Amino acid sequence: MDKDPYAGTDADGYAGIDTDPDPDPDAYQDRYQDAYPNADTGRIAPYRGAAADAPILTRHVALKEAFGRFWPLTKGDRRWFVIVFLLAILAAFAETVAILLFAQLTDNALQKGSVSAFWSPAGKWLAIAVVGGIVGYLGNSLAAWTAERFVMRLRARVFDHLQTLPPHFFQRNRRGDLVERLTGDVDAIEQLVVSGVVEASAAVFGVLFYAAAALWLRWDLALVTFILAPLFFAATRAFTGRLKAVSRRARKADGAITSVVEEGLVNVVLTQAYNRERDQHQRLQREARTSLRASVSSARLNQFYEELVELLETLCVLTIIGMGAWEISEGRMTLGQLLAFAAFIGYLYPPIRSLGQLGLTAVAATAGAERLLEILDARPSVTDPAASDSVTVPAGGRAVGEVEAQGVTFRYPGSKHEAVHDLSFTAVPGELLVITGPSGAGKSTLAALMLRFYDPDTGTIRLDGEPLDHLPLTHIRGNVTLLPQEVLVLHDTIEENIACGREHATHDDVVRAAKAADAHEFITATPDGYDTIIAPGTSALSGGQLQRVAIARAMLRDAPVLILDEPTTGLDALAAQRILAPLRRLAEGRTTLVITHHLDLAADADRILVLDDGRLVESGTHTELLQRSGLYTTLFEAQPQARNGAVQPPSRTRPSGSRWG
Ligand SMILES: Nc1ncnc2c1ncn2[C@@H]1O[C@H](COP(=O)(O)OP(=O)(O)OP(=O)(O)O)[C@@H](O)[C@H]1O
Repeated sequence: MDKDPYAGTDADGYAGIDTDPDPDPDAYQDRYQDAYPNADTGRIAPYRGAAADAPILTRHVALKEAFGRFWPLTKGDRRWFVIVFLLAILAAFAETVAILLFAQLTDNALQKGSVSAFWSPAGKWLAIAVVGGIVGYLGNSLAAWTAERFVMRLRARVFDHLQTLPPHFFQRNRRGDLVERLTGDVDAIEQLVVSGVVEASAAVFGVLFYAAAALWLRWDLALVTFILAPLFFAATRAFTGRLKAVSRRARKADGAITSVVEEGLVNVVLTQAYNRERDQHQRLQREARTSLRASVSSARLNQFYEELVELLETLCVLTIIGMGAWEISEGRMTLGQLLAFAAFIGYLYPPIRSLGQLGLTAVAATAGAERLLEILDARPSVTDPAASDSVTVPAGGRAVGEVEAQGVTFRYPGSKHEAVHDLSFTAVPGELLVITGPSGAGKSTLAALMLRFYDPDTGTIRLDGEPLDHLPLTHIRGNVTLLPQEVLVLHDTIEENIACGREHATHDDVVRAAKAADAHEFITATPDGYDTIIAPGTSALSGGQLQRVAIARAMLRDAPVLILDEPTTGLDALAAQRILAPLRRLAEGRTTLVITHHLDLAADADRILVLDDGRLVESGTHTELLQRSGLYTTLFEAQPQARNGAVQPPSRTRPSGSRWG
């Protein structure tokens, strides 16, 4: 069973965040079947990470579970909670003493008209007010600090987990919605776990003190008013369910808005080019209307609750005044006592009210908790091997680069169709394999398997003779470099975009790599040279230039195994020719797999593997395959001549001393 890498981790208060809440394999299978009603689940082993590949499933989470799952993140800060509690007790105590002093002032100074009786209680009251102010300030500052630390930790926790999830997860879940979960929902949980606990404890202490003081003043009157207290809780209960439903809708709508905005920004060029501004506007309006309806419903429910509670309060105060008037007329109570009693009861309501309100906040927060747990419960499709299976490799150790695939079969989770079927091949350092085949043949899937984004269903892929699932993921990914179809661009300088290939790369390393990738010339021609900022989607560089930046990055990375996924896709024939020389330099001495439709490098290949419908149908050199007149010949002849290797790049493009030179 795959284990979450953080499960059981003690550091930073991660311990106890249970990422394995659903240990019953049948329950898991049910959830999976819900997501993929047509899938042949008989073949899907529980806990193999399929959950990460399913669309996010909505699971209703009870308040207790939500609290229990996130409370462990407060570890390390709980001593501050205790201090906040103590300060809350002190604040409630100061308030109680102040009210008693007020009663004393009313009876001794006001009713008797005695100025001399004023000074002593007034001085004490002032001192208590100063202490109360300091205590309140310290308590609230400390509470805010602990709350923000919790938010920081929770966000990091969810973000770290997101980064372990497979590419599939991000295809199925909208990025904007995930962003919203990392921001809005994280804040909502903070309201439940930290602010909620702090406010609840302050309210509980308030209730205890004021109730005790009211009982001490007149226990019989106090009991009568307490009888009315359950009305507040009844009112809260009546609203809980409805508010939760509305909050869930609001959180979802916020996620949808962020998604539309995020997608709009990413695709802004396409939007303008296709005059789709109006459509984008309407998409946003649609989501905004849903959000508006949910927010207004939520505000209306909250307001209705507020008004109802105020009515209940008025009922209680009138009851006290009525009874107090009778008591005074009978001579059993002084005016000061009545005022103090009314004040205690008056002070009692806000904390009772805030407890009720907190109940609603907590319920609303569970909607956020549901959305975050949906991410945390998605399992990575692969994890590091268990210690017993793991092969010991030195940290940062360099592999030789021998690759072997043996009988590899793989089907994407939820798909009935095998993307790769019984595939076997080997490749050794210095060898160049071209993997080609029609669209959908399984070429990119092979790249994903080589990097262990997924594990094969059957068969094994080995690096230097060791099965990938026995090697640490960092070792695999440190030794297998992928140049994906789409160049990965960070919103940063060109220098940083190259330097991210290796830790601690110096400027000289970057320049050397850029020169080897034939990129130095155009980089220095840009206005800010290596400091020119490039951004995903709107880069100032052409496709071919970006490809050369990616090659420079890979040069710097210097991994023994190189996978080039359609390195010339999207480039015209001339631009493609321009990157062949740096690609050859990059491939030199490494185990290189070039996945491609375009057979620009075909004549260079030591071997060509031809895939069709996930199966290896032909294998051999360019010349051998052409003699067979099979699928390869068909694919080759379908290419424009400039791209099919028939027009060989002039030998000057080959580096001297190269195997291909
Ligand atoms: N994320 C996915 N989920 C389910 N099926 C997928 C997924 N990605 C690819 N497939 C399926 O797996 C098969 C192989 O896809 P793959 O992307 O590996 O093909 P390819 O040979 O690289 O295609 P192309 O040349 O068009 O890039 C296809 O049938 C495809 O529909």
